[in-house]
Amino acid sequence: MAERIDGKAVAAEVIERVKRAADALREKTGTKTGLAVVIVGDDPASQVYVASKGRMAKECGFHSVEHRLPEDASGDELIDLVGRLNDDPSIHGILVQLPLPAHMDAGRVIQTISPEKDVDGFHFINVGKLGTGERETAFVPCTPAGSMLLIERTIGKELSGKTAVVVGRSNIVGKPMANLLLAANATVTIAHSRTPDLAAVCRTADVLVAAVGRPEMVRGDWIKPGAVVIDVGINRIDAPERGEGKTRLVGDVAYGEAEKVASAITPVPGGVGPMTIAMLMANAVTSAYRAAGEQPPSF
Ligand SMILES: Nc1nc2c(c(=O)[nH]1)N[C@@H](CN(C=O)c1ccc(C(=O)N[C@@H](CCC(=O)O)C(=O)O)cc1)CN2
Repeated sequence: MAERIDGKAVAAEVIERVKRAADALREKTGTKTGLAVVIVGDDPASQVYVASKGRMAKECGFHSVEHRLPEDASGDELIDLVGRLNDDPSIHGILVQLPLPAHMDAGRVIQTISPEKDVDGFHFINVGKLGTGERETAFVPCTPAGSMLLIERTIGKELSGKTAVVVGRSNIVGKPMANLLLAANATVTIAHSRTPDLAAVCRTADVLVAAVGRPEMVRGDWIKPGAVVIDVGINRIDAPERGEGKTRLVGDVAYGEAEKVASAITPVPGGVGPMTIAMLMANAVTSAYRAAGEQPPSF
């Protein structure tokens, strides 16, 4: 049976390091890390994630602020708010929770966040820095950064000679994940819904990252024996076996089948998800260190 990679435990370790880093910075320079989270509308899952971010920021000793805009707010209102947060010296990290309502252009909004405060790592400047290996001053998107940390904890930092397949080509997960694996010297393939014989491509992977957003799409016989499997998917599906109207979370990988073939695998929930929030806190305190002209610790 595969090792179950415990994202909750690793995230808790990262959070402890963030707290110590935030305390040390405050003691040395008087800088209190400031994180602003902006949410537009009433998406229930987003409400939960934003609440956890606020809670975690407070737990880390940050100055934590949350801005809520109504579902029918205009893109310009949101951009004005981002502008004020860009200019606020008590704020080191700004995050606009996604998805935004359909009438807003998320891409346009993200590009108005100052790259130095873009703790999601979604701004073109940070995307470009990651792509060109300029990591010192970049922010790496939180889910890929957290996934990479789980891979490092499982098989080490050096992936020379290993093949990695990322299923999914989103700007938020698939593409940055591929860049991080490449930087670790893996031989990387990005596969997606139009890849012919996706199962065969997945079977070549020593490290398989599933980020497609389709419940349990990756089956046990898609996995190379001994592979490390990172499941980024968080899909809520009906669970009539738990009672009428009940649901449960599953990943993009059929866990019960995959754990019989892989050497290690992240569960859903409790795998990559908690790492996303932990790496956000790490990015926020990193931003505060940079703003104070101090060398940030590595997480
Ligand atoms: N601006 C951003 N928006 C979104 C991001 C992001 O990184 N930046 N990622 C996701 C949502 N997300 C954080 O925002 C997120 C998703 C899931 C989890 C998590 O811990 N999941 C738990 C299960 C939670 C549950 O019970 O529903 C787990 O996997 O164990 C954290 C953060 C989209 N938007």
